[in-house]
Amino acid sequence: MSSAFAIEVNELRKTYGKEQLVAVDDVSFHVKKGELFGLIGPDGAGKTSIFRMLTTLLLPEKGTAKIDGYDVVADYKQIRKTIGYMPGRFSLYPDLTIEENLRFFATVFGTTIAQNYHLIEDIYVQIQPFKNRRAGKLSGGMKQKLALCCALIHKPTVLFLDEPTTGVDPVSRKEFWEMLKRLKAQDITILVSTPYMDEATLCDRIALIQNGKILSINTPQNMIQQYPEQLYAIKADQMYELIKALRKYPEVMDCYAFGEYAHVSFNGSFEDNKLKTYLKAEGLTQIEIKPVPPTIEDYFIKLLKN
Ligand SMILES: Nc1ncnc2c1ncn2[C@@H]1O[C@H](COP(=O)(O)OP(=O)(O)OP(=O)(O)O)[C@@H](O)[C@H]1O
Repeated sequence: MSSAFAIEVNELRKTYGKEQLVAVDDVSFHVKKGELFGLIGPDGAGKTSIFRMLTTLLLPEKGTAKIDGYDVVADYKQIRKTIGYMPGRFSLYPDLTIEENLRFFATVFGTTIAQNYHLIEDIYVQIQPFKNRRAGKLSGGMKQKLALCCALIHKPTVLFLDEPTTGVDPVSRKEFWEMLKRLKAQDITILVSTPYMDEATLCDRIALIQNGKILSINTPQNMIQQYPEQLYAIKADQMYELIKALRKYPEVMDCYAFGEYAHVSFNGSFEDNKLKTYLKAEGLTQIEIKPVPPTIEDYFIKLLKN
């Protein structure tokens, strides 16, 4: 079925249990063919529930979703043949070796490793030296590479990656995103979720999600540009006391801890020297104030506050 979009989600809703906890709250978004689209949000935001509905493993309560023009409810059999899904939690068979896992996934989809090897080659060569090791005995980064190979071996048109880098070391995370870029170049549409805000900038477009609701959809660059105020990073010898003091300062609009700095925005203009004098009077030393560009995380915090 031909459609301009690889993924079309319209007012999708899911509640759980007697309490009717709303996990996915009328979510809508569209992903273009060949796009690398990110669902960015903290734990419990509803990302996994959305993935499970889009991969036909969970029935939506309301709304519709289509993958490559196929409906996730009516055409689930067709969708299962053409998508790749890497769930957040371990999806491999721990007692099978690397090679056995891969062969198993290829066989289930009626293909062979050789047929689509070109798709996984970059990733597979990194774990091939351990091909006889059981999956249960692999490191986090190796498991994640094998899971990606298994999700790719039948050449899916759309790839769903639910928190693929959670619990993975920074070097493997970087490598993983480089692999995603290469897959995108092969015209595979990718929906990826992550709680790591720094990974958001690596997507073509992102949806920021919290409590089952999408707060904003845009390119990461546009989100950063839309940040309305000049942001400052402020540091002193004691972080907790610094934040307390800043929050009392009349011109401070927003103030929160951000790594080793406090990120601060002001109502109108502010005087650097006046603020330093005030902070010193509050007992703080080693004060540093500098303007900084906002990040996606700053934008997200701003949306949550509004
Ligand atoms: N089977 C279930 N029964 C009851 N509540 C559930 C179930 N699955 C998810 N939830 C709840 O729905 C909300 C959304 O969960 P979901 O797993 O979709 O979010 P998430 O963004 O993927 O977070 P995480 O990374 O923690 O899995 C959470 O409050 C969660 O506790």
